[in-house]
Amino acid sequence: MPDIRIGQGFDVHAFGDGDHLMLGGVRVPHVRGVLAHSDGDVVLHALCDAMLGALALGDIGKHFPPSDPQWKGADSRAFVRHCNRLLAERGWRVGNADITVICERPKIGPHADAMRVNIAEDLGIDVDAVGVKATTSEKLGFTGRGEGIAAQAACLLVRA
Ligand SMILES: Nc1ccn([C@@H]2O[C@H](COP(=O)(O)O)[C@@H](O)[C@H]2O)c(=O)n1
Ligand SMILES: C[C@@]1(CO)OP(=O)(O)OP(=O)(O)OC[C@H]1O
Repeated sequence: MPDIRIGQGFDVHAFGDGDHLMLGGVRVPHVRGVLAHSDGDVVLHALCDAMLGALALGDIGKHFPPSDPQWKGADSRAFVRHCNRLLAERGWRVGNADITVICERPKIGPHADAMRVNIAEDLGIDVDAVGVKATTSEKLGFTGRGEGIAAQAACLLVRA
């Protein structure tokens, strides 16, 4: 068994009615909300899939099925903490994680450090080991048309 593992994740949510988005556990004011079973936090969902994928443990929908009413409106930080426990039980921890949010609006930059703090806290790692950044898609595609928001994540696991 190698001493490092790599994982990647991707998530999308369509915009819907609402006045804020939950992103990296931060309440970001916006002219839309998202359609989702949980709080619809694409940043944390992509991160969970990266963590699970690194150990081939399936995906977020396997661990927190959208058909299960207990996850309705759920705080996605609880998903991250659960995934982190699964890694710890197997002798792994996140070495570093890097996340990219893709949307035209809202601007992510002003909120990125608060997201990094939340994620580092939930993973029990240094904030310098968590990157959160953003890009538009130059007005192309569903994000460019302002129909939704996407995030991708990568993480490296190291032996705990
Ligand atoms: N939702 C977003 C999108 C982008 N940013 C920041 O703007 C920079 C330029 O974005 P481009 O897509 O034009 O390359 C990007 O590097 C981010 O710093 C943002 O904060 N929120
Ligand atoms: C997070 C879960 C929880 O039921 O539901 P959603 O909030 O709809 O989010 P999605 O990214 O579609 O992942 C599936 C589910 O695990």
